[in-house]
Amino acid sequence: MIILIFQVINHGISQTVMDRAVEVASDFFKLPSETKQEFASDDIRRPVRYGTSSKDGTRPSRAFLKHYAHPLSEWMKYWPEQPPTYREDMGKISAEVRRVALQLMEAILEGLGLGKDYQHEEFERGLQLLQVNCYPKEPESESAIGLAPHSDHGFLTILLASCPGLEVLDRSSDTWRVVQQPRHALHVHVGDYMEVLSNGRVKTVVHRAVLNPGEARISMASIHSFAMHEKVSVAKKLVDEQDPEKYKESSFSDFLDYLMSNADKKRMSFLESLRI
Ligand SMILES: O=C(O)CCC(=O)C(=O)O
Ligand SMILES: [Fe+2]
Repeated sequence: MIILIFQVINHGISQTVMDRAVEVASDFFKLPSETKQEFASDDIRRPVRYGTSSKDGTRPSRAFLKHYAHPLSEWMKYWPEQPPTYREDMGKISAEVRRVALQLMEAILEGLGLGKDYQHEEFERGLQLLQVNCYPKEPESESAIGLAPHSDHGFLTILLASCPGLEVLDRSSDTWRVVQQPRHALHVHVGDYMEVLSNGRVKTVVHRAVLNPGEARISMASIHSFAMHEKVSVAKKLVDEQDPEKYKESSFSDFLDYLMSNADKKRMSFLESLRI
């Protein structure tokens, strides 16, 4: 079993681009509620979506803004126009992070023995979903979860955060490990589609976010997968008699359908629903 959680430092993204993205995200969440509510929707197929979640039903534990980021020319027109530099600053970081994601993907595919150009076209025209999160400072004497345990649906998630708060599940000891987030580092982990493509050799990473006692926290998760209707399936080279195909094929659109049909049940994760 391969665990893929790591951090990249020599990624070539300037500190200014990273800082501006975090800053503009933080400024977005400081906007008046009415401005943010314009983006509020329960329709998960909307190109931009704002929302908040709360653990105790009163105090929000997380606010989020989700939108697509690739191709930029197609999606940027839906992005917030406030703060005034939102589109420019988020556009820059999105394009840079995507470049890093494609490079990492090639290395991972090579490591799996599939060759770096495996499904190259599909990755090139793949989706990039940006999930921008804002967590309040942890209330005194109360340790609190900002985002419940989950795995991401895509192949690869690249995460940038203003301070620590991310924890990943260590499957061998069933304990949560705190992820250090040095200033210039990008945190990388794999999602459900990497487990599918690798026929289970690589495991999806279960993670959560806890509130930081010292300060409010901004995180930006960039999730990379294939285009909306492109099916992700097990790589045939990784299937043989000992290792039969373990997952059904599915697309991002199937994932959205699953979320909608399963909105209040949440008994089974999407990945579990794909197991053969
Ligand atoms: O805020 C974090 O550290 C994690 C965010 C995350 O897991 C997500 O947006 O999917
Ligand atoms: Fe996540």
